[in-house]
Amino acid sequence: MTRAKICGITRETDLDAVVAAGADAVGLTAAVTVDTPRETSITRATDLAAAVPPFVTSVLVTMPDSVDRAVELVDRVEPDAVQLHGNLRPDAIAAVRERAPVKVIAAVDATDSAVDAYADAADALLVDSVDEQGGGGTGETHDWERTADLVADLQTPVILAGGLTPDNVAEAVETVRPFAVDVASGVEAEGGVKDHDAVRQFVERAESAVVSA
Ligand SMILES: O=C(O)c1ccccc1N[C@@H]1O[C@H](COP(=O)(O)O)[C@@H](O)[C@H]1O
Repeated sequence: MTRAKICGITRETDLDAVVAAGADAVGLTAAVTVDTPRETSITRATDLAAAVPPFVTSVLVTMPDSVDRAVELVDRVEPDAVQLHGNLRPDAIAAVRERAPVKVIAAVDATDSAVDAYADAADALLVDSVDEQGGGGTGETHDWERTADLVADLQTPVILAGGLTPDNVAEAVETVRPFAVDVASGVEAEGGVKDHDAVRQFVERAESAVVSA
């Protein structure tokens, strides 16, 4: 079964809906260097992370400019995992993994040539369609066949992100066969506010998509 993460939660009511829908992970976006309606304050991300129930993974999605800052953010928010976007190189990702008491997800653009190094450095690789500043949440899909090759080649779990919606997630899972899928803008009623029906459909279709042997 393919796991589902719903990213960019800013409100308790959306957190409750995401948990009720059966999502495996919840993304809280804080301290990012791009302008996004899904960003929350560090305090709010901390409160939301504390409200995530057992057996659901809270993920801090952030864009630190150094290893120290990444570790500081993890210490403050206390998530179960941290998803790092931006300019940290693979050796910095490895250093965060060593120092922070959480699983580390490296977010990379689908066309990044250093993808193998990131996969070695992190606990999981999130393959996204990132913007020029390294941010996600673009609502753009990428070449799924290329990401399918990565999934086949790498030992590290691959999370597929970028432009996923309830309408395309089953096809995405069938094509790429990722460990998990991740969505932010594709299940929103408006920027930063989740559409609860879309969340339910996304999780159900991701988890029930058929992955042939
Ligand atoms: O959601 C954002 O705005 C964001 C900002 C900065 C870094 C990461 C961000 N989101 C991540 O990007 C993926 C894909 O987003 P989308 O589904 O294409 O809108 C999302 O799942 C988040 O992990």
